[in-house]
Amino acid sequence: MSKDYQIIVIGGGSGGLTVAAGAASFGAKVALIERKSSLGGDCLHYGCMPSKALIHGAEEIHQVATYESLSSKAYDSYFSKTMARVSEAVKDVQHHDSKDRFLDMGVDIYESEARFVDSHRIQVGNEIISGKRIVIATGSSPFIPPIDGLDSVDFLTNESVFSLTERPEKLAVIGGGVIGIELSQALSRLGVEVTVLEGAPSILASEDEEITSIAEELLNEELTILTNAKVKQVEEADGKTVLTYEQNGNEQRLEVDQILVATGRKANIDRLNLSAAGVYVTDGKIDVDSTMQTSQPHIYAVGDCNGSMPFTHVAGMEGKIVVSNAVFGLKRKASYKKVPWVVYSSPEIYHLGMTEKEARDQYGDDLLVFKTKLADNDRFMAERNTAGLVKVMTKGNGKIVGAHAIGPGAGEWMQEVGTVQALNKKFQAISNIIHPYPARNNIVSQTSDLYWREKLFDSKLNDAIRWYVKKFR
Ligand SMILES: Cc1cc2nc3c(=O)[nH]c(=O)nc-3n(C[C@H](O)[C@H](O)[C@H](O)COP(=O)(O)OP(=O)(O)OC[C@H]3O[C@@H](n4cnc5c(N)ncnc54)[C@H](O)[C@@H]3O)c2cc1C
Ligand SMILES: NC(=O)c1ccc[n+]([C@@H]2O[C@H](COP(=O)([O-])OP(=O)(O)OC[C@H]3O[C@@H](n4cnc5c(N)ncnc54)[C@H](O)[C@@H]3O)[C@@H](O)[C@H]2O)c1
Repeated sequence: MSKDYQIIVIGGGSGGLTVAAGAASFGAKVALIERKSSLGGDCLHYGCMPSKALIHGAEEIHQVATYESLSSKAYDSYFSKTMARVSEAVKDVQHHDSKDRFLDMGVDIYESEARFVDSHRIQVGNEIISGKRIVIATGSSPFIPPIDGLDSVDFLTNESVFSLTERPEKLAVIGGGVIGIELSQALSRLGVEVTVLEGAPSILASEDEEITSIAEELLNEELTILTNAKVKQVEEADGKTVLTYEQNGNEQRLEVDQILVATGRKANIDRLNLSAAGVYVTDGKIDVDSTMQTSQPHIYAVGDCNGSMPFTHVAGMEGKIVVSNAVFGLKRKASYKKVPWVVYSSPEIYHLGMTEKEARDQYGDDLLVFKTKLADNDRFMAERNTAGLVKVMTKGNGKIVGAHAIGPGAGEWMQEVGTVQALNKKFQAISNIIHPYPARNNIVSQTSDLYWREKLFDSKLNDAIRWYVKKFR
């Protein structure tokens, strides 16, 4: 006899845990299926947490190295110590996602790979359980490109790189997207000689072009970045790994100790037997509508497996929507227009909404672009961190359509723009808020002041004001 649940959640990562906790807190009978022995998913074990712990540790060593040059012996020692701290950080955060916490909430946990038997029943080990509603939250895994010889070498991915205990001297990173760039810079700061091979004309292709070009210039001081570089072949020779790549029509070779592959993600759906459940898939991702429903109205999909936006905060947002829709029968819809993200490079990159190119295509002459260089802000001048930019784009009336920045801590201080946008306020509202001097977010109000300058001082209204002041004051 099968056990019946109101909600079955497949996958115990960021999206799945949000749904399981939310549904259980409202009294639903919930089963959570996770194939790994611990909960938390990619974000906790191979993603956000270890990468941010690594970036922080590497930043500390980088600070030391700006004052005194470090020997390779010192780098070896710092590398091992930093990696040990990374695994301790993951263990600490694991308490938040412990099985006991979910058992205490009344959730039944199955440690097994889930496989659909039909649209309501799921095989978990030797058991079959059934759900009135089912939520798929199985995440994604590294996509491995078909490069000749790659499968014959022991390459790293985000699933193995955090287990390194010894410093590789030379590392090739294939892919200059968010994962490739964050990890390359952190590892290089720990004494690894890193070469990034990016197949496209630039790294971080989703970012605003002006921001990317500043990032590329700054990162090139610490790493070697090769763009338009197509890796053709990988082979082992004399204990080293040799990559053959083509760049601008020339074939070149690069000898390294190890390779890290960071060339995008693929949804974890292969083993779910989705066809038995009648759940449709397009381009390897589960089809969902804006209420997160799949082609089967009682089955939902959240997080990386639906291919919307692969971020933890998006998996969480989608999870909350599913709690409302699956538990309460509402029809809440997801909107991605106001979702910011941060690339945790040094300096950080903040991204909200459209890039300038996208905004120009959409709004043409109605688009206003306000920019402040970090070199024009007292705090960044004082810190001698002047290579960076804030760029906010609005419609003529001040409605924010895009905001981007590159600068130390930009992920924190730029969110002020995201908050104002989310509250449906206009960009110029920031200008009226007093910012403590010289907090870094002064650069945001400084940029907002430009709106008034544009409206008042570069317009016919300015002539009228000047006439009034001359005549009557
Ligand atoms: C290196 C790296 C750094 C990142 N940094 C950030 C960051 O700073 N900020 C950010 O917002 N995002 C970041 N991300 C992205 C973030 O990790 C993902 O977007 C997020 O984990 C997606 O959550 P999810 O619930 O969809 O999937 P996951 O968290 O991966 O959870 C899916 C779970 O489902 C389980 N599962 C899969 N198939 C089955 C099955 N058939 N049966 C049972 N269980 C199954 C898996 O074992 C896993 O535990 C990063 C990713 C990487 C790789
Ligand atoms: N800070 C964050 O929030 C954060 C951090 C890490 C990851 N993530 C999420 O994880 C997702 C995946 O990251 P990612 O970096 O793997 O993917 P990505 O899509 O951002 O970048 C992959 C890069 O690899 C390049 N590439 C693909 N095949 C190649 C090949 N054969 N040779 C050379 N280059 C090749 C692509 O052109 C692209 O630039 C991101 O989109 C992001 O949403 C978020």
